[in-house]
Amino acid sequence: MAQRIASYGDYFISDAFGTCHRINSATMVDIPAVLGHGGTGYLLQSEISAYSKILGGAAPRPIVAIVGGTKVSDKILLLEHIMNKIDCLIIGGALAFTFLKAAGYSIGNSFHEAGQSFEDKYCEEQNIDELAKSFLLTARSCNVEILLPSDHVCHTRCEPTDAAMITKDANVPDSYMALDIGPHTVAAYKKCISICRMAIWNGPMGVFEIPTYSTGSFSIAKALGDATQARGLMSIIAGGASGNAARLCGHSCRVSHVSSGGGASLDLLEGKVLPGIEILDDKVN
Ligand SMILES: Nc1ncnc2c1ncn2[C@@H]1O[C@H](COP(=O)(O)OP(=O)(O)OP(=O)(O)O)[C@@H](O)[C@H]1O
Ligand SMILES: O=C(O)[C@H](O)COP(=O)(O)O
Repeated sequence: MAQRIASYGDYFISDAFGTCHRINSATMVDIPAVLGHGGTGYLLQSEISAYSKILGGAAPRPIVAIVGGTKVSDKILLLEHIMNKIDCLIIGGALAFTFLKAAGYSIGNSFHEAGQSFEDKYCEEQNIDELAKSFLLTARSCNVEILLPSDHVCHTRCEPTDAAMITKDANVPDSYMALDIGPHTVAAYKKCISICRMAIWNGPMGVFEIPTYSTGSFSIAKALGDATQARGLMSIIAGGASGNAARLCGHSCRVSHVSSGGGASLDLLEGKVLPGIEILDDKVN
């Protein structure tokens, strides 16, 4: 396919930082390989120069990674690799339900990938439940503190309501779906952020596009903005949806960097060279 697409042009300019970590990408890696060259676009240049500043020196500890959103199988593999680079891991959004299920909680009709199998980037068959369980054990052995939601904002359908239900613990009742983190969870997550010196956030805490379920994500964005302004927290908001959530509530301009790529940023934090950048010949430093 790369051969065919490459035949339509003479130059390749890459501007998709968000997919630069994808190793099997025909667009990001194979087209410049076929053409024998590749250049960086403006967005990619600004991401590379922001990250060279942020990750150029020793990262200040403690570091918290805050992850949410929906891409469970994607994120779980990336997170395993940064275990020895972080001190705390805050999990929210739909991602939390695969882990809560693995830990024995009831999750009602919440979005999750539990019970599913998928192929990882090396084309090996992985079972998400096993992966979630072993992930929690790995975190414990690396002394990474894991924070999972202790309450949720729920409804029977993913739609606006004035009557959302807040659970009293981490269990989600049958026929309900959890659509945002609850108030106790927000307080615990803010407390964790308040003791860290670096924070990277990828993936919203709830369905922030619907105002009823936006409080969790907006509170995280505010906590990151406040800590950055007040005491110089090194803060990164990474990923299209998380960036949009921070922009919607007005805190995106108060953090150190808003990046267009969530997975790509986690890979950079791990210290990896991203395949979609490595293949280019005019990378900026
Ligand atoms: N509890 C939940 N149930 C269902 N969907 C959720 C839940 N929490 C978050 N989401 C959804 O997750 C989506 C974003 O997930 P994703 O993993 O794509 O985030 P991202 O990495 O920041 O975004 P992008 O892929 O755009 O870079 C949002 O549209 C949000 O509505
Ligand atoms: O590769 C992808 O799935 C997206 O374009 C980037 O998504 P992420 O920000 O969730 O990694």
